[in-house]
Amino acid sequence: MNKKILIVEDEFIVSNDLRLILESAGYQVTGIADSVKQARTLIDTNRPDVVLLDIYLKGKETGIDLARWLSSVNIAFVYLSANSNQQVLEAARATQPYGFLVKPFRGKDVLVTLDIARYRHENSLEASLRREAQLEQQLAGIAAQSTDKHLRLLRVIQALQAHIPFDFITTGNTTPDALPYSGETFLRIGFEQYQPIDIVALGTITKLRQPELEAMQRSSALETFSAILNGAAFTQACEQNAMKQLYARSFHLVANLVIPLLMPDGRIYPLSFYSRRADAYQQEHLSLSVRLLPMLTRIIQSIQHHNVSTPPTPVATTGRQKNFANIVGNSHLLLSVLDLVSQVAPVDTSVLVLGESGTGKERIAQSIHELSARKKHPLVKVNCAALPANLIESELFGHEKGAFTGALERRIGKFEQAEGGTLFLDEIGEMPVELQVKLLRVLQEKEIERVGGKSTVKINVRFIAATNRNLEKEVAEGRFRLDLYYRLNVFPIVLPPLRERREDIAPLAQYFADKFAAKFNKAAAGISDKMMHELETWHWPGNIRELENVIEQSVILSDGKQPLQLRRPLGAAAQTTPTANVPLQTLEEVKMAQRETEKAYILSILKKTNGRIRGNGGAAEIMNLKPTTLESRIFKLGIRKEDLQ
Ligand SMILES: Nc1ncnc2c1ncn2[C@@H]1O[C@H](COP(=O)(O)OP(=O)(O)OP(=O)(O)O)[C@@H](O)[C@H]1O
Repeated sequence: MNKKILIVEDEFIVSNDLRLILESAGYQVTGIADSVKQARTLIDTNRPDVVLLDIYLKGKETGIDLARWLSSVNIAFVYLSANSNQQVLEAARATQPYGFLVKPFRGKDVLVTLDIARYRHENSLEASLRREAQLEQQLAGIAAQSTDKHLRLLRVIQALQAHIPFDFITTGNTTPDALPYSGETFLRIGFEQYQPIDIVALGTITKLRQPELEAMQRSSALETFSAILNGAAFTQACEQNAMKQLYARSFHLVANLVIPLLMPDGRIYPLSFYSRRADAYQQEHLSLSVRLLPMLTRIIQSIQHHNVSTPPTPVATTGRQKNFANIVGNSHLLLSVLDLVSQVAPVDTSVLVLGESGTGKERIAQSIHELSARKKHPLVKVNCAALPANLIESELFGHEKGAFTGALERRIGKFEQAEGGTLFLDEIGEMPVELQVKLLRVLQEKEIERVGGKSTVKINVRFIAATNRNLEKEVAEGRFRLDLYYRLNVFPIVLPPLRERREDIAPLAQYFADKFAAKFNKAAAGISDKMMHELETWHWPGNIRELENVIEQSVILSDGKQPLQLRRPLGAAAQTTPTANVPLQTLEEVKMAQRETEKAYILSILKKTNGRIRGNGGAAEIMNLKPTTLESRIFKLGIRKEDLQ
């Protein structure tokens, strides 16, 4: 094996113990340092593959300081710590370590953690190299095209999006005497949808006249230096550049990455990426663009020399995303998630989808599968929370005939059912600890043993896991294995809650309204302004699932002629309907479900008003119905006084 390890630890007993463990397992220990300074000197003379790193060291600098530097030079590191509280885990997590060992540790823990660290490092390196090679290929393809120059520029921008995230981009000028910022500018409005923002559109959005905008352009310097501008640096840059400030204010931008291209005729052609995320741009983005500079310069030059050009046309968006047929929404937070999905889908690594309940984790897992080369093979789902602990093992691994009482036949488990495809492990945080060890082995060795079986079976499966739990907290409290966490966490995707992406509420509500109108055979009459306002201001603790249920109830209770009204105060009770989980087969079943839902809804309001229908605060007023209409419904549904008890 001969992998090189550096130990950075100020307690001699611990470091010596580690050295013995590592050397007897065939690792080469390149040195032991007790301070950051000494560690850097040792790394300069003999670059290790992995650094084992204590957090508290001799000298002023801590292990966390060294970790930041190690990340920038792409060396994998694993923390050694005596403290496993959540605060330490969080501070350490920010530096994106490749593993974490909690003292006191056993020799076996050290070796497994190192193994995982190497795997994760190689995977991330390999994956990013593969992604970069793909991007270069894509750019070369665009350079060879002979289509319209605006279209080609747009394609270059689209190709860059997955690697350098942005919500808004300004590109340089195409004529020698043009003003700074008078090149082509685009606002991202969907997954692969961009709205060109020319001076006329900018005038409409900012309510400024053309001469005013031109004066601002003239006073704003050309961007000649590459820069990462996040947080305070961005604010400062905006104060010195009127156009930057105008863009920031008009499009809610908070970070900027500037890449000036030096064209062969000596002119500067800046690419300026803007984001609504505060810490969007990092050194890795700048490094990538530096590597791409020659290629980008060549493409831009070829685009400029190509004369065929038609002005870009605005694109309309419905909130439905190209490539993501089932995903609705165009908030910048959702778009960033989709960027990650499109990056990771073709690469065969495990993915961990995190997010509150109902945020769409399963949808994301489906998209990853559908955009991968495994799409023709099955996507098998296992809900780890829904299975009793004693069944989950045979459900996953399958069993041989006679493996236990009742095992009358051999049974193929989910791992084998997913052969060639993807296994989606939902609610992974609920998996019993004993089974977590077995899952880890499957992830590492890609083979399983059926319950009661004597031999192993090779499997070819991609894993996607999801949870709404804070796995780091679960690890700290001993309910989730640290080694499994690191193995799964190779590529985390975090889904933001609906309350943080309010722009998605309207398109989602509209989508569900149309979907349920079709399901219940009603005309789609839209959503009333009042209801939409309430939907947009609610905090959605149950996220998209809660929104879906609210709309389903409203559609069931609507007459299909008037726009939808909110028929129940938001959050009044669990927003579930009898139809939520059961597929309805016949018209009769639909009618019955409607009746039951309506009855439950009216009862819940009547209980609140103590049975009062009329007058201020009465049930009719709350439900926005005429009292006589409500009375006749109560009669038809057979609601009695006793039902209110
Ligand atoms: N972007 C979206 N566009 C349209 N529908 C969506 C979107 N996201 C989620 N949904 C729908 O919302 C509901 C909840 O989504 P999903 O089951 O994927 O959430 P989840 O995060 O996996 O929930 P849980 O943690 O409870 O398992 C589903 O009916 C899903 O189809």
